Amino acid sequence: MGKIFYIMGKSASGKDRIYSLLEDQRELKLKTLVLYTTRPIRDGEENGKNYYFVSDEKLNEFRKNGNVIEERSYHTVYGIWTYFTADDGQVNLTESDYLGIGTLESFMKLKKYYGENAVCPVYIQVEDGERLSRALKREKEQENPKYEEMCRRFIADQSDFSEENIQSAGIEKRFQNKDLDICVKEIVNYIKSMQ
Ligand SMILES: Nc1ncnc2c1ncn2[C@@H]1O[C@H](COP(=O)(O)OP(=O)(O)OP(=O)(O)O)[C@@H](O)[C@H]1O
Repeated sequence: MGKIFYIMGKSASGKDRIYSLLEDQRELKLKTLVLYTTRPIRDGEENGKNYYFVSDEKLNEFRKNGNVIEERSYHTVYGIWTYFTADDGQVNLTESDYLGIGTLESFMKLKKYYGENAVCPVYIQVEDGERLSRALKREKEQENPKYEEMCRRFIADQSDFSEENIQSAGIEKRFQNKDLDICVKEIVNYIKSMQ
């Protein structure tokens, strides 16, 4: 039976970078579980790669058809942004393993939907000061930096990813993203050990 390797971590912990590097590891034969979001696309992002960028109308259509596995909405300084996982026929666990990104809450909902053993957590950790520096650097490189939103997420993450929440999600293993290459190597070894 296939597994969904599910990357989680606070903002700017390196989830997107790690996801791309794992996608490049052909020997793992991972297909991607692409999330949906109603947030605007950022510079350098590609529709259908990290997310499917959709309108609120499209989200409502998925809801109406009962195809939303999990969804979370954030009241950002730019309005409400919803991120969601849809059962749109992407996942076939009799055929493949998958790579996904999400939150602790979505991880728990996916476990409920696909089965406890089908979803394996890959929790990424970075020291807070370093993570904030990376977030600021990334934001500065954007055409329209959203500093207020960056700060809101940094603060929200402290409670969303509290030690209590990490433990109650059943996450035992953590991957430190200090050196990206070393971190990816450790995750590759973990995935291989679970396949
Ligand atoms: N080990 C590392 N050393 C230095 N910079 C890194 C490292 N890993 C990632 N970065 C950089 O840190 C920034 C944040 O990484 P990334 O966008 O992948 O994080 P994320 O967890 O997906 O963030 P978000 O949840 O906010 O979208 C990026 O600019 C990325 O290139």
